[in-house]
Amino acid sequence: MTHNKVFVITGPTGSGKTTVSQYMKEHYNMPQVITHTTRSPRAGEQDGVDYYFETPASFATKHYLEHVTYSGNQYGSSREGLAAGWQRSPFISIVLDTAGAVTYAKELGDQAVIIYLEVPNQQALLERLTKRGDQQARIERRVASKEYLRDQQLPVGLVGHAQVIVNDDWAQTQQALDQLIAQYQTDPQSAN
Ligand SMILES: Nc1nc2c(ncn2[C@@H]2O[C@H](COP(=O)(O)OP(=O)(O)O)[C@@H](O)[C@H]2O)c(=O)[nH]1
Ligand SMILES: Nc1ncnc2c1ncn2[C@@H]1O[C@H](COP(=O)(O)OP(=O)(O)O)[C@@H](O)[C@H]1O
Repeated sequence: MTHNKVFVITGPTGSGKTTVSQYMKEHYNMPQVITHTTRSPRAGEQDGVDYYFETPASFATKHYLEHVTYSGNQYGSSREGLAAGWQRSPFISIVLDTAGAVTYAKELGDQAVIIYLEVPNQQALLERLTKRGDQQARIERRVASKEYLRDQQLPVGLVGHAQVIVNDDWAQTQQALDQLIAQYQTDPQSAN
């Protein structure tokens, strides 16, 4: 019986997915599964750390557990990526859009612990993106994408499966994460 879990962090752009994944890495030594994308790197992003940055041609050569188009770019994750993570630790994390999270819930069942992040104040979320350094044109394009609008709401397929965390105040988010992870550390079979 395996106790391996993948914490799937999902939610709209700017909701704090990367921040949460980083927190889990730093405080709980959870390896992050690196996914593949055709989008170009943002300032400071590194190949093999933030993503495997691909061309459309190189993206097409990989085989994926699931892949999506998000705001005009392709993203995908593989079973090999999960296996490599689980070789290092029983608890790993991955950042996915909500379509990917639904696929993980279906394919992996209880092995996938889904965390849906939301920031109810839209203006605050946009300010976070500007502060993060995203170019204005990119923000506008992203916010206008149908995927962004879709990810504002927990998908029906995740209702009852996802832990919803409102990421307004970071201290509260951290507390919610600590409580969730503690459940799995004491009894990995119990939670969900
Ligand atoms: N389904 C799926 N979504 C992914 C994958 N990699 C990244 N994403 C999601 O793609 C969306 C766009 O990511 P990105 O361009 O980095 O912008 P972000 O939303 O600001 O993190 C986010 O919702 C990511 O969680 C993947 O392999 N599969
Ligand atoms: N609770 C919070 N309060 C204020 N700023 C936050 C909070 N959580 C994340 N941020 C900031 O908001 C921005 C977007 O977060 P990020 O983790 O990059 O989101 P995502 O990966 O979902 O797009 C980052 O600059 C991050 O530092």
